[in-house]
Amino acid sequence: MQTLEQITGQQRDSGCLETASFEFSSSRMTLLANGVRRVLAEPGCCPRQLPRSVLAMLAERSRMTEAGSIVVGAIPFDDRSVCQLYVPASYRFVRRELPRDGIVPAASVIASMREVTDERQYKSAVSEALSLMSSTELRKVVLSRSIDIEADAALDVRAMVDALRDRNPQAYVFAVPTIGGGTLLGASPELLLRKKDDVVVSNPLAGSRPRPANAADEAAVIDELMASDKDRREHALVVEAVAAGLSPFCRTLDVPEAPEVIRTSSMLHLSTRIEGRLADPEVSSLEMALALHPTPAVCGTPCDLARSAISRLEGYCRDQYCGVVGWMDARGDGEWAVSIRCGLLKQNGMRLYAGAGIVDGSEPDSEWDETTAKLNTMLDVFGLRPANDAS
Ligand SMILES: C=C(O[C@H]1C=CC=C(C(=O)O)[C@@H]1O)C(=O)O
Repeated sequence: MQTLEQITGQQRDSGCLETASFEFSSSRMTLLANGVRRVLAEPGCCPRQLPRSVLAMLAERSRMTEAGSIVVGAIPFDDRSVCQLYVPASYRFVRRELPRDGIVPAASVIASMREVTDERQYKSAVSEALSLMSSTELRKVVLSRSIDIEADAALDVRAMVDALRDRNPQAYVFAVPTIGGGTLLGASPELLLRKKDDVVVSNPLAGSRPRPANAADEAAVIDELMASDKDRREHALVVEAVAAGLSPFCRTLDVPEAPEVIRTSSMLHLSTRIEGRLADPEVSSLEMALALHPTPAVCGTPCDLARSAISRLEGYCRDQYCGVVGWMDARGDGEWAVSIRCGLLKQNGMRLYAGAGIVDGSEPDSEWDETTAKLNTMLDVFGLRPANDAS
Protein backbone atom coordinates (compact mmCIF):
# COMPACT_ATOMS: atom_id res chain seq x y z
CA MET A 1 0.00 0.00 0.00
CA GLN A 2 1.34 3.44 -0.85
CA THR A 3 1.61 5.97 1.93
CA LEU A 4 1.12 9.70 1.66
CA GLU A 5 4.91 10.16 1.49
CA GLN A 6 5.19 7.73 -1.42
CA ILE A 7 2.70 9.52 -3.59
CA THR A 8 3.77 13.08 -2.83
CA GLY A 9 5.19 13.38 -6.35
CA GLN A 10 1.81 12.50 -7.87
CA GLN A 11 0.13 14.97 -5.56
CA ARG A 12 2.41 17.75 -6.66
CA ASP A 13 1.63 16.89 -10.28
CA SER A 14 -2.08 16.94 -9.71
CA GLY A 15 -1.99 19.64 -7.04
CA CYS A 16 -5.34 18.32 -5.90
CA LEU A 17 -5.06 16.38 -2.71
CA GLU A 18 -3.65 18.69 -0.05
CA THR A 19 -6.56 21.06 -0.56
CA ALA A 20 -8.95 18.27 -1.49
CA SER A 21 -12.49 18.37 -0.29
CA PHE A 22 -14.65 15.25 -0.19
CA GLU A 23 -18.42 15.17 0.13
CA PHE A 24 -20.83 12.31 0.67
CA SER A 25 -24.51 12.99 1.26
CA SER A 26 -27.11 10.42 2.15
CA SER A 27 -30.78 11.30 2.49
CA ARG A 28 -30.47 13.14 5.82
CA MET A 29 -26.83 13.98 6.42
CA THR A 30 -23.78 15.25 4.60
CA LEU A 31 -20.20 14.30 5.38
CA LEU A 32 -17.77 17.08 4.50
CA ALA A 33 -14.07 16.26 4.68
CA ASN A 34 -11.08 18.44 3.93
CA GLY A 35 -7.38 17.91 3.30
CA VAL A 36 -5.54 14.62 3.42
CA ARG A 37 -3.58 13.12 6.33
CA ARG A 38 -2.95 9.84 4.65
CA VAL A 39 -3.64 8.24 1.28
CA LEU A 40 -4.38 4.55 0.90
CA ALA A 41 -3.85 3.89 -2.76
CA GLU A 42 -3.63 0.43 -4.17
CA PRO A 43 -3.80 -0.56 -7.81
CA GLY A 44 -6.54 -2.99 -8.70
CA CYS A 45 -9.83 -3.77 -7.08
CA CYS A 46 -8.57 -3.77 -3.52
CA PRO A 47 -7.14 -6.94 -2.13
CA ARG A 48 -9.21 -8.60 0.56
CA GLN A 49 -6.80 -7.67 3.36
CA LEU A 50 -7.35 -3.95 2.73
CA PRO A 51 -10.40 -3.53 5.02
CA ARG A 52 -8.54 -5.01 7.99
CA SER A 53 -5.45 -2.87 7.52
CA VAL A 54 -7.64 0.25 7.08
CA LEU A 55 -9.55 -0.54 10.28
CA ALA A 56 -6.34 -1.23 12.24
CA MET A 57 -4.87 2.04 10.98
CA LEU A 58 -8.01 3.99 11.99
CA ALA A 59 -8.01 2.39 15.45
CA GLU A 60 -4.32 3.27 15.88
CA ARG A 61 -4.91 6.88 14.79
CA SER A 62 -7.88 7.16 17.13
CA ARG A 63 -5.71 6.00 20.05
CA MET A 64 -3.06 8.60 19.16
CA THR A 65 -5.36 11.57 18.63
CA GLU A 66 -8.37 12.66 20.65
CA ALA A 67 -10.74 12.96 17.74
CA GLY A 68 -11.59 9.71 15.91
CA SER A 69 -10.26 9.29 12.39
CA ILE A 70 -12.33 8.18 9.43
CA VAL A 71 -11.52 6.94 5.97
CA VAL A 72 -13.35 8.34 2.92
CA GLY A 73 -13.16 7.72 -0.79
CA ALA A 74 -13.82 5.36 -3.66
CA ILE A 75 -12.93 1.87 -4.82
CA PRO A 76 -12.94 1.16 -8.55
CA PHE A 77 -14.76 -1.44 -10.60
CA ASP A 78 -11.83 -1.84 -12.89
CA ASP A 79 -8.68 -3.81 -12.01
CA ARG A 80 -6.61 -1.30 -13.96
CA SER A 81 -7.65 1.59 -11.69
CA VAL A 82 -6.52 2.61 -8.23
CA CYS A 83 -8.40 2.67 -4.92
CA GLN A 84 -8.89 6.25 -3.82
CA LEU A 85 -9.18 6.09 -0.03
CA TYR A 86 -8.06 8.90 2.26
CA VAL A 87 -7.84 9.75 5.92
CA PRO A 88 -8.97 13.38 5.77
CA ALA A 89 -7.30 16.13 7.81
CA SER A 90 -10.68 17.27 9.12
CA TYR A 91 -14.31 16.29 8.72
CA ARG A 92 -17.79 17.01 9.99
CA PHE A 93 -21.27 15.62 9.58
CA VAL A 94 -23.96 18.22 8.94
CA ARG A 95 -27.67 18.02 8.24
CA ARG A 96 -28.27 17.67 4.50
CA GLU A 97 -29.39 20.98 2.99
CA LEU A 98 -32.95 21.19 1.70
CA PRO A 99 -33.23 21.34 -2.08
CA ARG A 100 -33.44 24.74 -3.75
CA ASP A 101 -35.46 25.02 -6.96
CA GLY A 102 -34.29 25.33 -10.54
CA ILE A 103 -30.57 25.90 -10.10
CA VAL A 104 -28.59 24.74 -13.11
CA PRO A 105 -24.90 25.61 -13.09
CA ALA A 106 -22.54 25.83 -15.99
CA ALA A 107 -25.04 25.14 -18.82
CA SER A 108 -23.73 27.89 -21.03
CA VAL A 109 -20.11 26.76 -21.02
CA ILE A 110 -20.59 23.31 -22.58
CA ALA A 111 -18.72 23.29 -25.88
CA SER A 112 -19.16 19.71 -27.08
CA MET A 113 -20.67 16.32 -26.29
CA ARG A 114 -19.25 13.14 -27.88
CA GLU A 115 -20.51 9.58 -27.59
CA VAL A 116 -17.65 7.25 -26.63
CA THR A 117 -19.97 4.34 -27.39
CA ASP A 118 -22.40 5.09 -30.19
CA GLU A 119 -25.89 3.63 -30.54
CA ARG A 120 -24.90 0.99 -33.08
CA GLN A 121 -21.95 -0.23 -30.95
CA TYR A 122 -24.05 -0.39 -27.79
CA LYS A 123 -26.92 -2.28 -29.37
CA SER A 124 -24.57 -4.76 -31.02
CA ALA A 125 -22.84 -5.33 -27.63
CA VAL A 126 -26.27 -6.11 -26.13
CA SER A 127 -27.01 -8.57 -28.97
CA GLU A 128 -23.62 -10.25 -28.45
CA ALA A 129 -24.30 -10.53 -24.71
CA LEU A 130 -27.65 -12.19 -25.47
CA SER A 131 -26.01 -14.73 -27.77
CA LEU A 132 -23.33 -15.41 -25.09
CA MET A 133 -26.21 -16.19 -22.73
CA SER A 134 -27.55 -18.81 -25.08
CA SER A 135 -24.14 -20.49 -25.55
CA THR A 136 -22.49 -20.15 -22.08
CA GLU A 137 -23.40 -20.13 -18.38
CA LEU A 138 -23.72 -16.33 -18.45
CA ARG A 139 -27.13 -15.33 -17.04
CA LYS A 140 -26.76 -11.57 -16.61
CA VAL A 141 -24.28 -8.88 -17.62
CA VAL A 142 -24.45 -5.12 -17.05
CA LEU A 143 -23.31 -3.27 -20.16
CA SER A 144 -22.46 0.40 -19.96
CA ARG A 145 -21.70 3.21 -22.35
CA SER A 146 -20.15 6.61 -21.87
CA ILE A 147 -20.14 10.12 -23.26
CA ASP A 148 -17.52 12.87 -23.04
CA ILE A 149 -18.51 16.43 -22.34
CA GLU A 150 -16.11 19.27 -22.99
CA ALA A 151 -16.58 22.81 -21.67
CA ASP A 152 -14.86 26.01 -22.70
CA ALA A 153 -13.77 26.70 -19.09
CA ALA A 154 -12.98 24.63 -15.99
CA LEU A 155 -16.15 23.07 -14.58
CA ASP A 156 -17.17 24.20 -11.09
CA VAL A 157 -17.24 21.11 -8.85
CA ARG A 158 -18.91 22.92 -5.94
CA ALA A 159 -21.78 24.20 -8.09
CA MET A 160 -22.26 20.80 -9.68
CA VAL A 161 -22.43 18.99 -6.32
CA ASP A 162 -24.99 21.52 -5.07
CA ALA A 163 -27.09 21.01 -8.21
CA LEU A 164 -26.88 17.21 -7.92
CA ARG A 165 -28.01 17.41 -4.28
CA ASP A 166 -30.88 19.76 -5.16
CA ARG A 167 -32.15 17.65 -8.02
CA ASN A 168 -31.73 14.25 -6.32
CA PRO A 169 -32.92 14.67 -2.72
CA GLN A 170 -32.94 10.93 -1.95
CA ALA A 171 -29.65 10.10 -3.69
CA TYR A 172 -26.17 9.43 -2.35
CA VAL A 173 -24.41 12.47 -3.75
CA PHE A 174 -20.63 12.35 -3.84
CA ALA A 175 -17.55 14.26 -4.89
CA VAL A 176 -14.27 12.38 -4.48
CA PRO A 177 -10.96 13.94 -5.53
CA THR A 178 -8.85 11.37 -7.39
CA ILE A 179 -5.10 10.91 -7.36
CA GLY A 180 -4.94 11.55 -11.10
CA GLY A 181 -6.16 15.11 -10.49
CA GLY A 182 -9.86 14.64 -11.27
CA THR A 183 -13.08 14.37 -9.29
CA LEU A 184 -15.52 11.49 -9.23
CA LEU A 185 -18.93 13.15 -9.08
CA GLY A 186 -22.40 11.65 -8.99
CA ALA A 187 -25.84 11.05 -7.46
CA SER A 188 -26.34 7.33 -6.92
CA PRO A 189 -29.68 5.86 -5.90
CA GLU A 190 -28.10 2.60 -4.71
CA LEU A 191 -26.92 1.75 -1.19
CA LEU A 192 -24.35 -1.04 -1.29
CA LEU A 193 -23.99 -1.25 2.49
CA ARG A 194 -24.54 0.71 5.67
CA LYS A 195 -23.42 -0.53 9.08
CA LYS A 196 -24.21 0.98 12.48
CA ASP A 197 -23.34 -1.10 15.56
CA ASP A 198 -24.76 -4.56 14.82
CA VAL A 199 -27.23 -3.52 12.10
CA VAL A 200 -26.36 -3.84 8.43
CA VAL A 201 -28.52 -2.64 5.52
CA SER A 202 -28.14 -3.06 1.76
CA ASN A 203 -30.59 -1.83 -0.87
CA PRO A 204 -29.95 -3.43 -4.25
CA LEU A 205 -31.64 -1.98 -7.35
CA ALA A 206 -32.07 -3.61 -10.77
CA GLY A 207 -34.88 -3.62 -13.30
CA SER A 208 -35.68 -0.09 -14.48
CA ARG A 209 -37.80 2.20 -16.62
CA PRO A 210 -37.30 5.83 -17.63
CA ARG A 211 -39.52 7.91 -15.35
CA PRO A 212 -42.44 9.48 -17.24
CA ALA A 213 -43.11 13.19 -16.85
CA ASN A 214 -46.64 12.92 -15.45
CA ALA A 215 -48.10 10.99 -12.53
CA ALA A 216 -50.83 9.15 -14.49
CA ASP A 217 -48.28 7.66 -16.90
CA GLU A 218 -46.00 6.88 -13.98
CA ALA A 219 -48.57 4.66 -12.24
CA ALA A 220 -49.01 2.59 -15.42
CA VAL A 221 -45.24 2.23 -15.89
CA ILE A 222 -44.81 1.15 -12.25
CA ASP A 223 -47.45 -1.56 -12.73
CA GLU A 224 -45.80 -2.72 -15.94
CA LEU A 225 -42.34 -2.81 -14.29
CA MET A 226 -43.62 -4.77 -11.29
CA ALA A 227 -45.26 -7.28 -13.65
CA SER A 228 -42.27 -7.66 -15.98
CA ASP A 229 -40.81 -11.17 -15.75
CA LYS A 230 -37.55 -10.06 -17.38
CA ASP A 231 -37.05 -7.23 -14.84
CA ARG A 232 -38.02 -9.41 -11.87
CA ARG A 233 -35.38 -11.99 -12.93
CA GLU A 234 -32.80 -9.25 -13.46
CA HIS A 235 -33.58 -7.93 -9.97
CA ALA A 236 -33.70 -11.32 -8.24
CA LEU A 237 -30.13 -12.15 -9.30
CA VAL A 238 -28.87 -9.08 -7.42
CA VAL A 239 -30.95 -9.76 -4.32
CA GLU A 240 -29.76 -13.39 -4.23
CA ALA A 241 -26.10 -12.34 -4.53
CA VAL A 242 -26.39 -9.64 -1.84
CA ALA A 243 -28.22 -11.99 0.55
CA ALA A 244 -25.63 -14.73 -0.06
CA GLY A 245 -22.78 -12.24 0.47
CA LEU A 246 -24.21 -10.90 3.74
CA SER A 247 -25.45 -14.11 5.32
CA PRO A 248 -22.01 -15.33 6.56
CA PHE A 249 -21.76 -12.08 8.58
CA CYS A 250 -25.29 -12.16 10.01
CA ARG A 251 -27.18 -13.95 12.76
CA THR A 252 -30.49 -12.77 11.24
CA LEU A 253 -31.17 -11.47 7.75
CA ASP A 254 -34.47 -10.09 6.48
CA VAL A 255 -34.87 -10.41 2.70
CA PRO A 256 -38.33 -9.30 1.48
CA GLU A 257 -39.90 -11.69 -1.00
CA ALA A 258 -40.99 -9.06 -3.50
CA PRO A 259 -39.35 -5.79 -4.55
CA GLU A 260 -40.96 -2.35 -4.47
CA VAL A 261 -40.47 0.52 -6.91
CA ILE A 262 -38.42 3.62 -6.07
CA ARG A 263 -38.20 6.87 -8.04
CA THR A 264 -35.14 8.93 -8.91
CA SER A 265 -35.14 12.21 -10.83
CA SER A 266 -35.11 10.34 -14.14
CA MET A 267 -35.77 6.64 -13.37
CA LEU A 268 -38.02 4.05 -11.74
CA HIS A 269 -36.21 1.05 -10.21
CA LEU A 270 -37.15 -2.25 -8.62
CA SER A 271 -35.70 -2.06 -5.11
CA THR A 272 -35.28 -4.50 -2.20
CA ARG A 273 -34.18 -3.33 1.25
CA ILE A 274 -32.23 -6.09 3.01
CA GLU A 275 -31.49 -5.74 6.73
CA GLY A 276 -29.42 -7.98 9.00
CA ARG A 277 -28.12 -8.25 12.56
CA LEU A 278 -24.41 -8.97 12.67
CA ALA A 279 -22.99 -12.04 14.41
CA ASP A 280 -19.84 -10.01 15.12
CA PRO A 281 -20.53 -6.24 15.38
CA GLU A 282 -16.79 -5.58 15.04
CA VAL A 283 -16.75 -6.63 11.38
CA SER A 284 -16.21 -3.49 9.32
CA SER A 285 -18.54 -1.92 6.78
CA LEU A 286 -15.67 -1.89 4.26
CA GLU A 287 -15.04 -5.61 4.69
CA MET A 288 -18.69 -6.41 4.01
CA ALA A 289 -18.95 -3.90 1.15
CA LEU A 290 -15.95 -5.51 -0.57
CA ALA A 291 -17.39 -8.98 0.03
CA LEU A 292 -20.44 -7.87 -2.02
CA HIS A 293 -18.64 -5.78 -4.65
CA PRO A 294 -19.22 -5.99 -7.58
CA THR A 295 -22.84 -7.13 -7.26
CA PRO A 296 -24.84 -8.23 -10.32
CA ALA A 297 -26.34 -4.70 -10.33
CA VAL A 298 -23.10 -3.53 -11.93
CA CYS A 299 -21.33 -6.70 -13.13
CA GLY A 300 -23.42 -9.84 -13.67
CA THR A 301 -23.91 -13.54 -12.98
CA PRO A 302 -21.65 -15.46 -12.75
CA CYS A 303 -19.32 -12.61 -11.83
CA ASP A 304 -16.18 -13.84 -13.63
CA LEU A 305 -17.96 -14.53 -16.95
CA ALA A 306 -19.73 -11.17 -16.73
CA ARG A 307 -16.47 -9.34 -16.00
CA SER A 308 -14.75 -10.79 -19.05
CA ALA A 309 -17.80 -10.05 -21.24
CA ILE A 310 -17.75 -6.45 -19.97
CA SER A 311 -14.10 -5.90 -20.75
CA ARG A 312 -14.51 -7.40 -24.24
CA LEU A 313 -17.84 -5.78 -25.18
CA GLU A 314 -17.56 -2.30 -23.65
CA GLY A 315 -14.13 -1.51 -25.07
CA TYR A 316 -13.14 1.11 -22.46
CA CYS A 317 -11.97 1.21 -18.86
CA ARG A 318 -14.81 1.83 -16.36
CA ASP A 319 -12.31 3.26 -13.90
CA GLN A 320 -14.27 4.37 -10.78
CA TYR A 321 -17.72 3.96 -12.41
CA CYS A 322 -19.59 0.95 -10.97
CA GLY A 323 -17.26 0.94 -7.97
CA VAL A 324 -17.95 1.82 -4.35
CA VAL A 325 -17.95 5.24 -2.68
CA GLY A 326 -18.40 6.25 0.94
CA TRP A 327 -16.78 6.40 4.38
CA MET A 328 -15.99 4.39 7.52
CA ASP A 329 -15.02 5.24 11.11
CA ALA A 330 -12.68 3.48 13.55
CA ARG A 331 -15.53 1.26 14.82
CA GLY A 332 -16.10 -0.02 11.29
CA ASP A 333 -19.43 1.82 11.05
CA GLY A 334 -19.98 3.54 7.73
CA GLU A 335 -21.95 3.89 4.55
CA TRP A 336 -20.96 2.82 1.02
CA ALA A 337 -22.96 3.54 -2.14
CA VAL A 338 -22.56 2.02 -5.61
CA SER A 339 -20.83 4.61 -7.82
CA ILE A 340 -23.37 4.90 -10.64
CA ARG A 341 -25.13 7.96 -12.18
CA CYS A 342 -21.73 9.58 -12.10
CA GLY A 343 -18.81 10.85 -14.10
CA LEU A 344 -15.15 11.64 -13.84
CA LEU A 345 -14.41 15.33 -14.11
CA LYS A 346 -11.04 16.64 -15.20
CA GLN A 347 -10.75 20.41 -15.54
CA ASN A 348 -12.83 21.27 -18.63
CA GLY A 349 -13.99 17.75 -19.42
CA MET A 350 -16.18 15.09 -17.92
CA ARG A 351 -16.78 11.46 -18.88
CA LEU A 352 -20.29 10.31 -17.94
CA TYR A 353 -21.42 6.68 -17.73
CA ALA A 354 -24.62 4.66 -17.67
CA GLY A 355 -25.30 0.95 -17.85
CA ALA A 356 -28.17 -1.53 -17.94
CA GLY A 357 -28.55 -5.13 -16.85
CA ILE A 358 -28.93 -7.57 -19.75
CA VAL A 359 -30.71 -10.89 -19.21
CA ASP A 360 -32.52 -13.29 -21.51
CA GLY A 361 -35.45 -11.28 -22.89
CA SER A 362 -33.65 -7.89 -22.92
CA GLU A 363 -34.02 -5.82 -26.08
CA PRO A 364 -31.18 -3.69 -27.48
CA ASP A 365 -33.51 -0.73 -28.25
CA SER A 366 -34.98 -0.58 -24.74
CA GLU A 367 -31.57 -0.96 -23.09
CA TRP A 368 -30.27 1.96 -25.18
CA ASP A 369 -33.28 4.07 -24.09
CA GLU A 370 -32.75 3.07 -20.47
CA THR A 371 -29.09 4.15 -20.50
CA THR A 372 -30.11 7.43 -22.18
CA ALA A 373 -32.53 8.14 -19.33
CA LYS A 374 -29.91 7.19 -16.74
CA LEU A 375 -27.43 9.64 -18.27
CA ASN A 376 -29.95 12.41 -17.61
CA THR A 377 -29.13 12.42 -13.89
CA MET A 378 -25.79 13.97 -14.80
CA LEU A 379 -26.81 15.78 -18.01
CA ASP A 380 -29.51 17.67 -16.10
CA VAL A 381 -26.78 19.27 -14.02
CA PHE A 382 -25.58 20.97 -17.18
CA GLY A 383 -29.09 21.71 -18.38
CA LEU A 384 -28.43 19.26 -21.23
CA ARG A 385 -30.55 16.43 -22.56
CA PRO A 386 -30.24 14.69 -25.90
CA ALA A 387 -32.55 16.40 -28.43
CA ASN A 388 -34.73 13.29 -29.00
CA ASP A 389 -35.28 12.55 -25.30
CA ALA A 390 -38.59 13.20 -23.64
CA SER A 391 -38.06 11.55 -20.24
C1 LIG B 1 -25.46 0.25 -13.88
C2 LIG B 1 -26.35 1.19 -13.61
O1 LIG B 1 -27.52 0.94 -12.92
C3 LIG B 1 -27.70 -0.28 -12.21
C4 LIG B 1 -28.47 0.06 -11.00
C5 LIG B 1 -29.84 0.13 -11.01
C6 LIG B 1 -30.56 -0.44 -12.08
C7 LIG B 1 -29.92 -1.08 -13.10
C8 LIG B 1 -30.68 -1.71 -14.21
O2 LIG B 1 -31.92 -1.75 -14.15
O3 LIG B 1 -30.08 -2.14 -15.19
C9 LIG B 1 -28.45 -1.27 -13.09
O4 LIG B 1 -28.23 -2.57 -12.65
C10 LIG B 1 -26.17 2.59 -14.03
O5 LIG B 1 -26.99 3.44 -13.66
O6 LIG B 1 -25.18 2.88 -14.72
